[in-house]
Amino acid sequence: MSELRTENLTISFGGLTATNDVNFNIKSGEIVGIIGPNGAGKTTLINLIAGIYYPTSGKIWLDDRDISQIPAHERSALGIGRTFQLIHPLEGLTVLQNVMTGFLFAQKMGLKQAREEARKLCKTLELTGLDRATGEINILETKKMEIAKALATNPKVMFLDEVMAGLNSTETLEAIDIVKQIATERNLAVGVVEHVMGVITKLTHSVIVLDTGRIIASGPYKEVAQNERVKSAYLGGGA
Ligand SMILES: Nc1ncnc2c1ncn2[C@@H]1O[C@H](COP(=O)(O)OP(=O)(O)OP(=O)(O)O)[C@@H](O)[C@H]1O
Repeated sequence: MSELRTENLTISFGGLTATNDVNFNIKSGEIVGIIGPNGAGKTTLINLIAGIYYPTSGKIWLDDRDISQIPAHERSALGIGRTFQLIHPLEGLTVLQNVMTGFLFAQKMGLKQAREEARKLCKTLELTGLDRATGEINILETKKMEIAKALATNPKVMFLDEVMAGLNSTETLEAIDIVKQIATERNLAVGVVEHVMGVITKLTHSVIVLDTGRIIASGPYKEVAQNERVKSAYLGGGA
């Protein structure tokens, strides 16, 4: 059982406070949506937790350990995994080799074991044709590869940053099933940034709503969607 918790988490870029006093948590087996209009601070929150940025103030706890000041690669080794909003496959490598990177670098496996584990993981995601270059695979396969790369780091907590973007409705349903299955099987804590509210409804147990860096509402999506402050944040944000 693991828990990721932020405590008054804040970051300012010059005069702009992109994450402002954010308190939230995700526990093993939970899928929490992180929603809000464009520029609300969703990706910044993930970047803070993953260690791409260090907070201006506040803390990030993984269980009873304060991870706020440790570098990204150490957070990854402790169990913080994530996908990226802008997909960046390692070009020149095959699909299999891309997935192997997590096993090699985060889990420090040897080549042979990393290859075997990567094959097994891709099989569970129904990702085939692993010797193809990343430029030859379709968008659903690309998304599966990105999820596999994150899983290959053996996370306790995994953040998915708009992984459904660009998928058609059938592919989206498949991706939702995959994420739910993984979260259950691995007892993962999952944070999901997503603009499509149909995905949020089907996938998450609860959400936090960010607006200009602050949490303005939290709870099950159906309740939060009725909140007047949330409605006006979306209208004001143009989303
Ligand atoms: N490295 C940075 N330097 C300066 N400003 C930044 C930096 N990273 C993010 N910001 C600003 O912080 C705010 C929040 O950005 P962020 O990307 O977290 O929003 P978001 O909710 O993920 O938006 P979107 O839904 O459009 O992806 C924006 O105003 C953005 O310009």
